[in-house]
Amino acid sequence: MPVTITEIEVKDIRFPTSNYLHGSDSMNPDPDYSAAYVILKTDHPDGLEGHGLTFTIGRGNQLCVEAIHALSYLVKGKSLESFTADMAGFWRMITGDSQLRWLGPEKGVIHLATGALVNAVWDLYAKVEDKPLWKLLTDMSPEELVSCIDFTYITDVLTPREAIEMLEKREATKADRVEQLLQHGYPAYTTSAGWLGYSDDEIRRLCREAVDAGWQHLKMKVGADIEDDMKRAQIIRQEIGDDLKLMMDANQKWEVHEAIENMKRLATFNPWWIEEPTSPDDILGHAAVAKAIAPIKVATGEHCQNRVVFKQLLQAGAVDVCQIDSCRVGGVNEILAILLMAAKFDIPVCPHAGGVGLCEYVQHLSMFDYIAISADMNGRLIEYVDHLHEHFTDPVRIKNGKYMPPQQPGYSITMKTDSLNDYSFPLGKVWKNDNF
Ligand SMILES: C[C@H](O)[C@@H](O)[C@@H](O)[C@H](O)C(=O)O
Ligand SMILES: [Mg+2]
Repeated sequence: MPVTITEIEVKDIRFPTSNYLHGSDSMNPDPDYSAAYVILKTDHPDGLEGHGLTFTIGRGNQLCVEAIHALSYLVKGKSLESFTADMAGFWRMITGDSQLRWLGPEKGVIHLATGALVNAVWDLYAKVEDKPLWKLLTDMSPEELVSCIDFTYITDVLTPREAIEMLEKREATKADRVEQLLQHGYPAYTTSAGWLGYSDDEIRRLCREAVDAGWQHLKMKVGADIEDDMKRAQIIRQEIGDDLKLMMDANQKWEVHEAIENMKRLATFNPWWIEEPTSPDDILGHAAVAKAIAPIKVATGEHCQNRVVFKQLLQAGAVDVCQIDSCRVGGVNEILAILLMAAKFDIPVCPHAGGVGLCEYVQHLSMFDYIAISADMNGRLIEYVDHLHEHFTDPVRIKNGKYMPPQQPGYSITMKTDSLNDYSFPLGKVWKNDNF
């Protein structure tokens, strides 16, 4: 029986994380972790729903909600099977509406909204197949996977044939890697100790807790004031010692020359990577930074607009660590293209997850990457932030600093009904009496 998407609900969900400065960085001093949240209601006999969200940080959430409303006519009343029979066609249909495409193409608010909707369709697909998303992808043949990808504008670096060959190479050993993951999980790093708004004492306490909890890799925020960055890096190194890996994230704050000069100073603290040293659109700027500060790596991607920009970052040698974001690009289909391109350039993928729901999402992507594409966990980590997991029905499970594979069907992004009600903006109980 085909499953028809009968109704689409869109919700503006916001968490007042800025009250505690969780998530704060040099560019975003007061983020309220937010989700433009979509529910695809269906006529499935078990009442299955597809859930998806796109992550934003407060006031902009309203625009994403409106953009999801605008796109929803492309999905409403259609059957899931009509999409899954031709996933690349589905993607082109969603991103190709000529009037909405004008807002992008494939970037900004309209693409963030696309991510929520496309991910909700994948969540529904996985729930109907009764598999977690990583397993749904793992069980697809190379041809099936490649048929999900829109290769428009990337065939100069990756053709469908090449993609099939890459996937075929991994087929025979996939089951071993599934076993490995089920037993040991996927390595992670924590950002939770390093938010910019935290006091020195709080940083010390959180670093100690992170070390005690067994974390081997920590990320700190930099970029507001270099003297302050030097001081905090020193505090962190004092607490975590010399052996643990320390990553730094400038959240786009610097000019290219500043990034180079500042990283020459911060090099004293042996950073493993510098993330978003400058504008996310400045491909050649990133390449210049990467060249000047090697062997410190350059990481970027959380604000990278689409597969075309990822392609150029890779072509230009501008990125040593590829940070896919499950919402910034338009959902699973485009992520598959980026994972394959990164593998072709032998660049490790360490997804961005500093936000609400991103950890829940990206664990599926990294696990699939390991099983079917990269077959390698060296130098690859999933970001972890210790906030808001309690709002999800199937939250991430971390054991010994590693993500354990999700077991429930879907994309792990379904939020609890109470949370959806309480954090609805502006009338949910958490916001109702606020003078925002
Ligand atoms: C506003 C957010 O917390 C960002 O600071 C966060 O996504 C960050 O860039 C990260 O890498 O996790
Ligand atoms: Mg970042």
